[in-house]
Amino acid sequence: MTTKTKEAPGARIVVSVALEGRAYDIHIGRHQLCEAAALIAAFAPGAKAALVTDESVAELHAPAFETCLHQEGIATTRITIPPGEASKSYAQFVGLCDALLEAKIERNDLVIALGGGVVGDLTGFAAAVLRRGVRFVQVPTTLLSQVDSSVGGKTGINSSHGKNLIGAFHQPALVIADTALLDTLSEREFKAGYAEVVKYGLINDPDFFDWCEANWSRILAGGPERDHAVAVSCRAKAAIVARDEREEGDRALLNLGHTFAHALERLTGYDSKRLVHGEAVSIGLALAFRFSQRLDLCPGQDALRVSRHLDAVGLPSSLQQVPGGAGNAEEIVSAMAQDKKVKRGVLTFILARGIGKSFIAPGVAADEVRAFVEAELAA
Ligand SMILES: NC(=O)c1ccc[n+]([C@@H]2O[C@H](COP(=O)([O-])OP(=O)(O)OC[C@H]3O[C@@H](n4cnc5c(N)ncnc54)[C@H](O)[C@@H]3O)[C@@H](O)[C@H]2O)c1
Ligand SMILES: O=C(O)C(=O)C[C@@H](O)[C@H](O)[C@H](O)COP(=O)(O)O
Ligand SMILES: [Zn+2]
Repeated sequence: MTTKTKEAPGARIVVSVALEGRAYDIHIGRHQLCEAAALIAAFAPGAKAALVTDESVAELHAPAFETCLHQEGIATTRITIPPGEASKSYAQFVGLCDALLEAKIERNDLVIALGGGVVGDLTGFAAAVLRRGVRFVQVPTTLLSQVDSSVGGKTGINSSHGKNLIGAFHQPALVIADTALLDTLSEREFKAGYAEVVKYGLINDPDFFDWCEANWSRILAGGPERDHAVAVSCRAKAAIVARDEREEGDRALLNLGHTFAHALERLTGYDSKRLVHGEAVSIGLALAFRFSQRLDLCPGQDALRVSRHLDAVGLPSSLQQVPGGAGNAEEIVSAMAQDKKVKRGVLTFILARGIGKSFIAPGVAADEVRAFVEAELAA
């Protein structure tokens, strides 16, 4: 059981993603940027690198990392994008590809994403298509990106039609999760990332959910529990990705809460000031459990326990908490029509028979969802 795995305090934890021919390691620990640079130099001798980051992370963390890379003989070109979800756009994608070409990044060179999930998803997508594929390294700097987006190779951008609709699977060659970088993260962004941590417990690890309930404040405070939470999350994601890289089956479980979340992100215009991905996921998790309860699949006490935990952490758990409003039921259900799990026009949801008992439910009628959303909006 994942929660029983013990790590030596302060030691670096290595989690492997076992993909044949493209296996890679996730290194988790504090203050390891210079070790990371040495690892990069070892697997890409003689390569130069483009370091893609956003304006906020550039100011806080890029210079120290660049110094480490230069000490290892890796020449770098820094490329900076504006922070926030709006940067997962066609315009930023084109600008990034041009900047990578301007930097003459060749097939044997490296693209390094230093930032949160926005930087990682955009950079990974550019790396997937540049010269038909260059190697990229993820150096995630938010809790969300350390526990989720830097692992598994989903890359892409948003469209006015929906979230992450343009993208590619492109696995990183290495992931460096330096948990000391999280010390500068805002409380709002930290809590948003925590929603994806809790998700792993809700999918298939009830012991981990129990542990999260007991330890969430220590995770936020930055004790050894933080590294443990990152490690458990990465192990859980790595295991699912290794058995279903392209989401032909089980990987869809990682989408728990996301059918609602992505609709809300689209309806709030991908405006990070209103709603960030992790907050949308938090609402989506609570809704997925209440929807499961309404369908007589999940005990009410489990659905209540999920919402209560999110509330205790200070995360949103209802449509009423979407700043500026979530839209009406029709708008919310219409926004779901472009979900990537839709088959022959019919919705697939990730539902739950209880905490840690999530499952893939194809063939969910839009009318059922609409009636549920109407009830939620009226509550
Ligand atoms: N590819 C995947 O598998 C996957 C998984 C989950 C989420 N995602 C995507 O990830 C994105 C969300 O990622 P996110 O939550 O990391 O958001 P983000 O990348 O927008 O980062 C959040 C904010 O924190 C700032 N920031 C980043 N690191 C910091 C640090 N160390 N100190 C201070 N500030 C810092 C950023 O500048 C930004 O303003 C969404 O687009 C979502 O769709 C992808
Ligand atoms: O890695 C996955 O698979 C996930 O579903 C993880 C999610 O947390 C993440 O938000 C992902 O980007 C959603 O994928 P999508 O295919 O629904 O866009
Ligand atoms: Zn997500």
